[in-house]
Amino acid sequence: MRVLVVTAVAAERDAVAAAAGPVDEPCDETALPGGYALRRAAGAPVALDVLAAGVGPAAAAAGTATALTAAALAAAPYDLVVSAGIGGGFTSSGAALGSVVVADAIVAADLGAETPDGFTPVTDLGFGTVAHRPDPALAKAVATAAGAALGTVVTVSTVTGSAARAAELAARHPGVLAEAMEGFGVAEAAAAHGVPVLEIRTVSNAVGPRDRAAWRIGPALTALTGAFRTLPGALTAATAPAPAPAPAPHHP
Ligand SMILES: O=C(O)c1cccc(C(=O)CC[C@H]2O[C@@H](n3cnc4c(=O)[nH]cnc43)[C@H](O)[C@@H]2O)c1
Repeated sequence: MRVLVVTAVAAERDAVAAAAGPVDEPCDETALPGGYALRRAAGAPVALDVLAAGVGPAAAAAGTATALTAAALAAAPYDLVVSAGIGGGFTSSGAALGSVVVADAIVAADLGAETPDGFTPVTDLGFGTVAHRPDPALAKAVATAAGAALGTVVTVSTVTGSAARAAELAARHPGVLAEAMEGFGVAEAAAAHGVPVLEIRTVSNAVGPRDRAAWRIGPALTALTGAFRTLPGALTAATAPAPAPAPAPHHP
């Protein structure tokens, strides 16, 4: 099974790659058209390629689509795409610092129009998509293996910086667990290629009033490595063919 993992920055990419082996072990680096670097952990039943595509949904979509196209043209298509990295946690739903979140919905939270009545998603204007829903059984299996919470992860182009905005997002997306900047872009590219998608985030900060000094990036990156150590086993179990039914007893 070939899995493409898309992060925003190199520190996240390296945290994911570290799950495949010791960090001081040499890793293959492949430059994709567009100049993005992939690190491969090949040869295992679940082979991960990890790409740092840049911050924000547009960079994420461009990098993901480029990698998926290159793989398809090389006759080695991916079976799954995972958007991964650190993210903000909604304290209202209990997403604690250092915890792991797996998305059951990947939602574009600011793709729409401002109206006198508030925010209107593009779908209410009659076009586009604002949500991708990963395969529920797969998302649940991956979350269980990682000890993660399962719920909505919103994608924003502007990091939330106030309690008012955090409350508005939580009201519009009941039960939302985390906020990040790439998941929806990755999911759009995966959908265009007909490849399943997941999003895995580890919480580095609380969504709300901006306090960069309070971000706990190190523990979140360590948690990201831990989550990806559990991914191959979860994928292998979740995608294994169901055992054949026992043959009916033969009565002469
Ligand atoms: O400064 C560092 O060492 C460092 C190491 C790893 C990652 C970073 C980032 O700043 C990554 C930006 C990335 O993180 C996501 N993120 C994290 N918290 C939030 C949030 O509260 N709201 C939205 N996005 C968040 C996001 O996906 C960014 O791409 C720095």
